Amino acid sequence: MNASNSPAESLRSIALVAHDQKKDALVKWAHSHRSVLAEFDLYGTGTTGGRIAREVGLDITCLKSGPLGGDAQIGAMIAEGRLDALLFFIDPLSALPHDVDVKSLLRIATLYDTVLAINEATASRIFAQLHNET
Ligand SMILES: O=C(CO)COP(=O)(O)O
Repeated sequence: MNASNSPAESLRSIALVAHDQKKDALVKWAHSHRSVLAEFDLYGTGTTGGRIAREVGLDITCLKSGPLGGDAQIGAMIAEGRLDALLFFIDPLSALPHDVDVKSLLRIATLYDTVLAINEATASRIFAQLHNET
């Protein structure tokens, strides 16, 4: 079995997701990477995306909230080849009601060789690389 949507040689669409305890960090990070983020088609889970739209002023398509199926929607976008990268600031210290959805999303992102950051340091490295390529 081969899952391939051709990994993102050129990234166009990025999803931004953060667990509750990491939302402030992602909003702050998005502020400091605002000009680069603005070049992409942005998607986010409901609460995360709403905060990024309001507090950072970026144009972002908000899907459902994570616990209500937003993670599953992002996983479906990856499976359909409609998403190139996922920046997912994960909280490793809290139990989540939708843990199975989080696992599924990470599995799908791995399966399709999606550019994936699950913490701030990696997201920053990815963006530093993007900056060097432009
Ligand atoms: O729960 C999430 C990811 O698992 C994020 O969802 P929200 O952005 O709606 O809080």
